[in-house]
Amino acid sequence: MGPAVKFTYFDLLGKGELIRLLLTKGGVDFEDDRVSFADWGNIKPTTTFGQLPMMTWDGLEMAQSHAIVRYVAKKVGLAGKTEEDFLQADMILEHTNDIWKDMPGLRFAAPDVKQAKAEEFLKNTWPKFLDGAEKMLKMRGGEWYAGNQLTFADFAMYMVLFFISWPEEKGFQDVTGCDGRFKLLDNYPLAKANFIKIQNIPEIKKYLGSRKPGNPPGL
Ligand SMILES: N[C@@H](CCC(=O)N[C@@H](CS)C(=O)NCC(=O)O)C(=O)O
Repeated sequence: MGPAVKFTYFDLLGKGELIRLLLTKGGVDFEDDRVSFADWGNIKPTTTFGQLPMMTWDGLEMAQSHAIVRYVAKKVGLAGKTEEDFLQADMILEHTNDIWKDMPGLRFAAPDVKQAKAEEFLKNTWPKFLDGAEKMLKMRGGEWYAGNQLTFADFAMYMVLFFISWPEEKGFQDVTGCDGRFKLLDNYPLAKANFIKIQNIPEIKKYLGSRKPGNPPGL
């Protein structure tokens, strides 16, 4: 019997989907508990820090998405083999954290400032982020972000690239002249190949094909 795991988040991808992906790849049979915004007011005071996601793993209650990411990764063998592998993966997780701070602001920018924001993002934020990621891949053998193997770092990068290339991101794509998901990655062949590889992991492919889209979808 596997562990009893309940993962609680809103009906969104957001800060929860990386954890759902790790649980899925790890073969953990978890309860995917989705809290509605209508119920949130009652649930909030019962949570550790007044926020979601939260998870219980065999009765152990935990909060803070990155702490949960690291815990799950260690539990399911996606944290590398050594402390150094883990460090490399953790560097990437924190690298993604930096860009998460900018992405929602771009995606939900008011129409009159969206184009300027997107241009600024594309000129500065995006290359800085992707240059760093591509460099890490190159340094680590070209295939994986950490420890020469699949780790939580690859999934963390996958979520950023998924979010930024979500097809509804029209303002963003108009500015780039992009009509497809991968144009943003054309100067980053290793990052692009890694993204495709994650998508094609059999358990992940199956999950992506049938997962709840989130409400609103893609968020
Ligand atoms: N540092 C926390 C931030 C969690 C967070 O911002 N949660 C948001 C949803 S993504 C939330 O619970 N918002 C509702 C609220 O604050 O009342 C983490 O990474 O878990």
